[in-house]
Amino acid sequence: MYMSIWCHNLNLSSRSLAIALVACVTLVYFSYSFNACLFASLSRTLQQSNLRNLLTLPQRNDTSSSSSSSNNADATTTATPSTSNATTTPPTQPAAQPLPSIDGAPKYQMLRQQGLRPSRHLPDTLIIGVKKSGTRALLEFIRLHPDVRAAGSEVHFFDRHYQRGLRWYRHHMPYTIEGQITMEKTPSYFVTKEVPQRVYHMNTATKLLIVVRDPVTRAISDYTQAASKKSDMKRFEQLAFVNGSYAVVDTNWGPVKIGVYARYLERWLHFFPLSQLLFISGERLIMDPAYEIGRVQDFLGLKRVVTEKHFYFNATKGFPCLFKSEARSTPHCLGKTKGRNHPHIDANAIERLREFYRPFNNKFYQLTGINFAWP
Ligand SMILES: Nc1ncnc2c1ncn2[C@@H]1O[C@H](COP(=O)(O)OS(=O)(=O)O)[C@@H](OP(=O)(O)O)[C@H]1O
Repeated sequence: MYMSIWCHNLNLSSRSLAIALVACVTLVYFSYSFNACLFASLSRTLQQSNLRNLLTLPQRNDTSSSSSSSNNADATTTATPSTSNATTTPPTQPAAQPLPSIDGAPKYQMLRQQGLRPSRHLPDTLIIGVKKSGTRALLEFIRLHPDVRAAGSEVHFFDRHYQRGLRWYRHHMPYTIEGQITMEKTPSYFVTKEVPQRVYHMNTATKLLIVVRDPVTRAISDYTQAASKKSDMKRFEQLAFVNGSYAVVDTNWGPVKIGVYARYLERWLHFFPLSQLLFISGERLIMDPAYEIGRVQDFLGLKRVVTEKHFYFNATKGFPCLFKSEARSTPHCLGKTKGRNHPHIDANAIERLREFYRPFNNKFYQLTGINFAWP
């Protein structure tokens, strides 16, 4: 009898013990999960703020805001453009800090850890031209902005590689995180007939940046580049005119033809409203880069992060250069192929070309609503 009561009590107490044990384990489990969540969330917040600083390369004190981004998904990782050394030291400059690698694996590892999943997107913005007007300078300057990521080299998708498809194009774009603009520049897009329609089909909202320069100096620049690759090149004057006199301009010669901007612009305006195009003066980009970059940032809906503090004028090169960029943390200018010495061209030939371009320039001013005041 006593034995049975004892056994019964024992049963009861071991059941209570078991219940207590289960309750304890549950409590410990929930408390652990809660703390783990709290810790993860705190560490994510901390990492995100670190990341923002990491991406604000040129000026760590500046905060950046984002703007439009594309509704597509395509892109590549391309090499950053070559840059040459500055030939003179800038007057005053902020201390050069070593910069983190933008495309380096650790950064993307860090992004993924935060669940930010950087991905490649089709460009929201294209620099479509005009060749030899300062397109490289524009790209290098605007990509100082932490919310702009650009393909380093010209992708030539819409003119040469269109058959490869948008997937191919997307894989040539850089990785971006939410809020960053993807940009690409290929100057031949402006003059290639099929390109406006192709860009329109990719994204009707694509923003288009066009750098333009006095078509006569542009033609000489184009010629200078071609001559640098061909030692037996004829003189500019022989190529720009038909039959050796200055009477008839050779409008079939590429360097001359490209300068008839109005003709090409009309094709773009069949597909895009003027409000989606921004014209940048190549001359002013040299004289006052901060001003032009300010306009570009406004147009793209970006905070004005890139300012005069980023530039210095290199007297030896005769061009604005950068204190630091995405590619380099020390002062530097664009490469040797940018800002070449032009050959001497007969003044009469220049005058004749100016006369030739005048009506086309006027038409261009009329279409854009901007008087570039080319001579
Ligand atoms: N900051 C700075 N540094 C060097 N060069 C500068 C700069 N800003 C504008 N430019 C002018 O850019 C001209 C080259 O134009 P592009 O970059 O459009 O050339 S290309 O079409 O990509 O080959 C280049 O033409 P050239 O002077 O004939 O070499 C320059 O006049």
